[in-house]
Amino acid sequence: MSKLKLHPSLDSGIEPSSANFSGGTLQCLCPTDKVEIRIDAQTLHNHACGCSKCWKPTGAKFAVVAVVPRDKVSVTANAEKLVIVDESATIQRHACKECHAHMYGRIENKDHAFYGLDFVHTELSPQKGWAAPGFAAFVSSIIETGTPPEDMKEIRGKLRALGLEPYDCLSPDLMDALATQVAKLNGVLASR
Ligand SMILES: N[C@@H](CCC(=O)N[C@@H](CS)C(=O)NCC(=O)O)C(=O)O
Ligand SMILES: [Zn+2]
Ligand SMILES: [Zn+2]
Repeated sequence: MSKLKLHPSLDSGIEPSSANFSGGTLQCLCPTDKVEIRIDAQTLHNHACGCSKCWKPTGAKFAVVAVVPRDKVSVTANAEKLVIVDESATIQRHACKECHAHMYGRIENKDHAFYGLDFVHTELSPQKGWAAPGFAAFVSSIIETGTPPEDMKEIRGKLRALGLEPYDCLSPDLMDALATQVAKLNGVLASR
């Protein structure tokens, strides 16, 4: 049996989504005075992300990150502990400055295809029933943070065995959405 760990919520079997699930809370990892976020909706497009910018729990090779409309996200406790990890990034990741967990990521550029959607890690929630991950993105990027390239075949095999098709950027649907937005901004595709 391989000892390769992907992420705690993948390694022990993926929890299924619950029908009619309508949201819950996220809590940071601090033992006290936790930052708390309320999400008033089910999440969408949950996926594993291997990029170096998304927050991964200790020892994990991948992040697991979903989106939810930004108007469904509110900070309900200890907001003063939140800091933006990288102000210059497209996704402004708001993290707890003490435990470093990313609580929500927000796109402020109104021209971006994903404007209006916040990025969240539902493993930080005590509730069960959030959208299950459906694919793996930025898989080759885990090499950038130290995964030996020779492990990639096994890692892609593990992801496929979990039903998570591995992509080296986003899934085709999401890449099409990004490109469609660029085509509209360039004027080569009519805005609908
Ligand atoms: N290979 C790069 C990829 C980074 C990347 O492009 N991440 C994607 C997926 S989260 C993205 O949309 N980033 C925008 C951002 O981080 O603001 C890395 O690992 O750092
Ligand atoms: Zn914290
Ligand atoms: Zn990422």
